[in-house]
Amino acid sequence: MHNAIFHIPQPVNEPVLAYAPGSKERAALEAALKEARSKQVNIPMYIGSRTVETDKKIRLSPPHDHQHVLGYASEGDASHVTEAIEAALAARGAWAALPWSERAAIFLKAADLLSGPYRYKMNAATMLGQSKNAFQAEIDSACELIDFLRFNAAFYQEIMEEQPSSSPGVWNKMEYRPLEGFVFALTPFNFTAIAGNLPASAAMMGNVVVWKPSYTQIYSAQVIMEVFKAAGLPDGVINLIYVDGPTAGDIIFSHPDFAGIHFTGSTGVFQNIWKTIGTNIHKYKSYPRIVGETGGKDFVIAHKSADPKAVAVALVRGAFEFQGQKCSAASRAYIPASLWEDVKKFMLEDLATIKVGPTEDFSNFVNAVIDEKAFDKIDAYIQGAKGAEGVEIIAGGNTDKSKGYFIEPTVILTSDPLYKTMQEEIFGPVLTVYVYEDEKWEETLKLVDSTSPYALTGAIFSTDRYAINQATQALENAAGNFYVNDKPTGAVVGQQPFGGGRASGTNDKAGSKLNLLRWVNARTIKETFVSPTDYRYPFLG
Ligand SMILES: NC(=O)c1ccc[n+]([C@@H]2O[C@H](COP(=O)([O-])OP(=O)(O)OC[C@H]3O[C@@H](n4cnc5c(N)ncnc54)[C@H](O)[C@@H]3O)[C@@H](O)[C@H]2O)c1
Ligand SMILES: N[C@@H](CCC=O)C(=O)O
Repeated sequence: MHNAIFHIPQPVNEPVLAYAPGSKERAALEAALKEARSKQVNIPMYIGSRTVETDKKIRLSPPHDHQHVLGYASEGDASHVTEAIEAALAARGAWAALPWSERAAIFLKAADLLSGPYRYKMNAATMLGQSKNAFQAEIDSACELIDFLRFNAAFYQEIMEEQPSSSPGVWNKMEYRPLEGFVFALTPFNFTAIAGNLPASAAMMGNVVVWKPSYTQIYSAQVIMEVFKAAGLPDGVINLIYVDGPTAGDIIFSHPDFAGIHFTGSTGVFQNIWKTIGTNIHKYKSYPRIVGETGGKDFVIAHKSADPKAVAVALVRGAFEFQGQKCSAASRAYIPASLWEDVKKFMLEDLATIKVGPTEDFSNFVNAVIDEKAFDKIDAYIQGAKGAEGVEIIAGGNTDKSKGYFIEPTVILTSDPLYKTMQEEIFGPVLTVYVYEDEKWEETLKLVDSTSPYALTGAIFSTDRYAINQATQALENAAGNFYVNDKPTGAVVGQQPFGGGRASGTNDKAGSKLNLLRWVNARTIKETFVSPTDYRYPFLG
């Protein structure tokens, strides 16, 4: 019972720490890395009030040093999926009945724990487990996750305040109940913040969750769970299991209480999940909410009026930060012939200064790709480009997986705008450039719009306002996040709500009210103060 209407503290974006040599934060992060390196952790699953260990172990290693062992996680099987669903459903009553502001308080506390005492442990886990450099870890596992938690709490309040109007004699109310059942959070390897946000956002809205992260993100997922527990998240609200995807899917998508999926990952996996849910639709008590943010083939198009240096920097950062393993990464570029020599020169100059190596050496801008499967897939695209007609590798092209999964930032130049690396998501440090004739600007806009099935992010560079406006209109449906004179990566919670259309997902905009609305099931309540006592219309006398 609350005897007042509470307000969530006004969120502001978490400041990004710089980790400059000699800074306090640099020393703290280096100490956390050393500590993590010095031991092997044993990571259990979390099911209800239990931490569950099994004999089957998943080995966890830094992608940039795959012989080193950071620890082992216990792998579960079908029985653990069933137990996690049961634990979630058992926790549902008390969790859904807790006042919304109490639930929000838990996640606000988690944000403060991440901002303070857990920041370096969290970032070190992301640097080691996913091979993100200090800056990329800071903007992801510290700032973005903190922002998701704080901004979502504020959006929750806005939702609760949205109430219908009432005629005289009547009071209409809207109640935002959690979904009836449990939510499945199925999360990707590449963003610790996304892995934390997908279960947390649904849970904050009163839902109970079964969370299955990618195996290559388990090392930082464990720290997220530690933070949620330290913040007071009750047992059974989020159940964290390490089970292979199809095994988990078989049980979850056949369960009558399956109420929704919060997914981020590849398009193929999401489309299969959608099909399975469709096939099983008669089995569920309610229509499950399907929220999925998936792949991208993100573009940068420069107009002849663009600043070539700005274009080159956007390409280098947009394509190669975190080894191009961002759904938003610039992976196809369209440059006018009159600018190409300058853009190329600036890009090659920058690339010549980029160092590739482990994350513990802070001077490495590019680190390792996530695992051997990813390495082999990206390498195949690069080797394929080496012999292809009309295609030339103008930077990088070398790969080495002997110690870590290292791939040089690679730039492919093609005369075929439909060459496969212009169309397919590679998810690695590979950028393909197509140079167009300046006068073919309008045709090129059409090409950008129609080349790939995805529509996640895209950027236009120009100093000509007519051209900017023209591109913004022509590419209206080509990107859910559209950038003018900026790289297509690095969306900030509360500033650029994130998500794409077409094959890139349901565009429910992570870190916004739109997303949270998918996790509530509204009930309208009408109360009439003085009930009618006569059925007749006035003219019936
Ligand atoms: N649009 C976005 O906001 C966004 C953000 C991050 C990543 N992504 C996309 O995610 C992909 C990279 O992440 P990933 O490699 O972890 O994706 P993925 O699709 O391989 O895996 C995502 C999750 O699904 C699980 N999974 C895989 N196959 C499954 C199956 N058959 N049944 C059930 N579960 C299954 C995985 O174990 C993991 O937990 C890229 O395509 C990237 O574009 C999109
Ligand atoms: N939101 C991130 C991308 C997340 C996908 O991997 C960005 O805007 O760069």
